[in-house]
Order: sequence, then C-alpha cells, then structure tokens
Amino acid sequence: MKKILITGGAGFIGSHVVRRFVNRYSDYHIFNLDKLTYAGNLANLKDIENASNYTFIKGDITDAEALKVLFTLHNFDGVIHLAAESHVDRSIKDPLAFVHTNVIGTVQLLNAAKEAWKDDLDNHLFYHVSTDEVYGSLHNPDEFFTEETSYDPQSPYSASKAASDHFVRAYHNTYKLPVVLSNCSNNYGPNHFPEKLIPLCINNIKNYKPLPIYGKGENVRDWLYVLDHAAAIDVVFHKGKIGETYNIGGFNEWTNIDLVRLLCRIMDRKLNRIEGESEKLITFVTDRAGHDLRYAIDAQKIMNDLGWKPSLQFEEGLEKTVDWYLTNTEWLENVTSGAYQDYYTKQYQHS
Ligand SMILES: Cc1cn([C@H]2C[C@H](O)[C@@H](COP(=O)(O)OP(=O)(O)O[C@H]3O[C@H](CO)[C@@H](O)[C@H](O)[C@H]3O)O2)c(=O)[nH]c1=O
Repeated sequence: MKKILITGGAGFIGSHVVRRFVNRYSDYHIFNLDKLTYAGNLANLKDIENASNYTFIKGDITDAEALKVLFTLHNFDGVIHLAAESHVDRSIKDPLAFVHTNVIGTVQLLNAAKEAWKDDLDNHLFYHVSTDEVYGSLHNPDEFFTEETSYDPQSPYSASKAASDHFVRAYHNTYKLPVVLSNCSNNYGPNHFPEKLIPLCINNIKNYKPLPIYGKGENVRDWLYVLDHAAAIDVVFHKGKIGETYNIGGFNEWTNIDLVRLLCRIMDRKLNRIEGESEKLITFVTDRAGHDLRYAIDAQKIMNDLGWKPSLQFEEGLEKTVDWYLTNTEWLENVTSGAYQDYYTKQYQHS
C-alpha cells in the first residue's frame, strides 16, 4: 500500500483532493496533515473521516521535528503539498505570516522529504500545488500565462508562493529530489471560506449585505471548479513528468463585476427574489493595494500531454456552488463564526 502525505487537506482545495484520493485509491493510505487554521476544518471531510485508508494528523509544516517524526514513522511514498496561507488581502496586512507558512513551511517539508528519501529518491515524489499569481499581472488581452512565463509576483502572497516554487525547483536541481509543480487559476465551489469573492458574495446576497467590489470591478480572473482542479492534481501526481510544471485553468475569464452580476441573477432566481434585487447590493469600494489586473492561464500543456480538461461549464458550476451554500447553512454559519475552529482545535489540542 502506498502512503501519501497531503498537507493542508482540511482546507478548501485540499479537502477535495483528500476525498478524491481516499475514495478512488483503496491501495493508498492518505495522511492528511493540517494545522486547522481559520480556513481549514474537518467538517469538510466528515463523509470520509472513518475510511480505513485515511488518517488525520494535526500538525504544522513549519515544525521540523514533528515532520521528521512523521516521515520516519510513516515512510511516505509521496507528498502532495497544498498547505498555505492563501488570501491576498490578509497577506497585505501580515506578510510575515505568509513567509512563515508558505516559504519556511515548504522548505521544512522539502528538508524532511530529502532526508527521509535520500537513499531511494527515484521511488518518491514531491508535488507542490501552486498558483497562477506567481506570474504577475497581464495587461494585454492576447497574453496568457504559459509554463515559460517569467515569474513576476506582485503581492506578498504571490511573492511567498513564487519563493516556495523556486525552493521546490532548487531542491530538484541541487539534491535531485523528484518534484512536480502545478500553477492553477482561481478556484470556486463547495467549502470555500467566505472571505474569497464568490462565497463572500453568496453569503452577503443571502443576508442582504453589501457586495464589496474593489475599484471598478474590471479586474479579470480565470475561474475553475474546485473538483476539476482536484482531478487535474490527480493527473499531475500520477502522470506528470519529474521536474515539470503544469498550468491549470478553465479558459474561463470574467471581470469581477460581470461575475458578481451573474451571481446576483442566479441568487435572485434561487431565493425567489425580484430580478435585479440582489444587484442593488453591489458597492464599489477602495481598490486592493497593488491589485493585479488580469490572470489568464494557457492550460494547453496539461490538456495535450496529460489528457486533462475541465468538466463543467461556469454557469453550471456556479449553480452547483450556490445550491451547496444554500443547503449547507450550518457549515457557513460555523466557519463564519469560528465555531468549527474552536471545536476542532479543542478536539485535537493534545494530539
Ligand atoms: C474578497 C474580494 C475580492 N475582490 C476581487 C479581488 C480579485 O480581483 C477577485 C478575486 O479575489 P479573491 O477571491 O480574493 O481571489 P484572488 O485574489 O484572485 O486570489 C485567489 O486566486 C488565486 C489563484 O489565481 C489563489 O492562488 C489565491 O489563493 C486565491 O485567493 O475579486 C473584490 O472585488 N471584493 C472582495 O471583497
């Protein structure tokens, strides 16, 4: 049985990856290492928590000693590294927290893998899951990020992810650690913490609260349904070439204002509101400092070389997402109030 360590598996993208691997690969044992910060909680994984091929470990990737013990104890065959601080606005307020988790945490994890695997590098894999934000901001509508695009991170968040990508490649180059990387566009779907644009707006529309649009709402993002990202991660982990990077995206660009208007129309229909009622909540607010104008991914490489493609149209994915949030009201209340974090932190404080 292969033993796979997934870091950040209680978070938004991580929980979908953990579920997919636990359900699809009965010959793998999945170890989910997560610190259970505000953005990660085990309610995201209730349905698989008792699976015989799944183990949760509360822990911090910056803790070198704990990592050493874990790698010695479990002899992992592979690592899928998703644990990260992920919110750009938080990184603007507290850059060091992002350096700590995203840079130091990644280097600690690389060290642990390098040390544990040093006598048998070939039979292991370190997969770093990263972001398209490392490439910076596009201004020309004909341009796309490819795997050859130079790094040009603009926010403390993207700078920290760029640094962690560079460390992963440096460990491959210097120590021959077998690595693979992917850089994905904006994800959306169930279990997304309601600080990010889509779940924030769903929550606010539901509660008749203002929808804060930074600047004029003209910034463009490429959106991908989170389960499609999880499927891409599966493909990269199993078929990706060592040392390579794969860009993952939906070829699905939206200005923020058009996206929020679409969301308002869907919510009006689902909540039996008069058409146009939710749009009245749109409020233009001060722009994010250093706000990247446009991200656009060219995902040809993963499509052509590994045979992955997104499965859902955006409208269909948004409908599913809205339905999930309107059904899972308890989840939304508990993450917003911090109740899950209190509950799970207490439950695991002595582990
Ligand atoms: C929270 C919020 C965001 N926005 C804008 C800022 C962005 O242009 C867009 C999406 O914002 P966010 O949902 O924060 O996501 P963004 O900054 O693009 O970054 C996301 O996408 C990245 C991938 O591109 C991930 O690496 C990040 O972890 C993830 O947070 O909406 C608003 O206009 N109002 C808001 O209240």
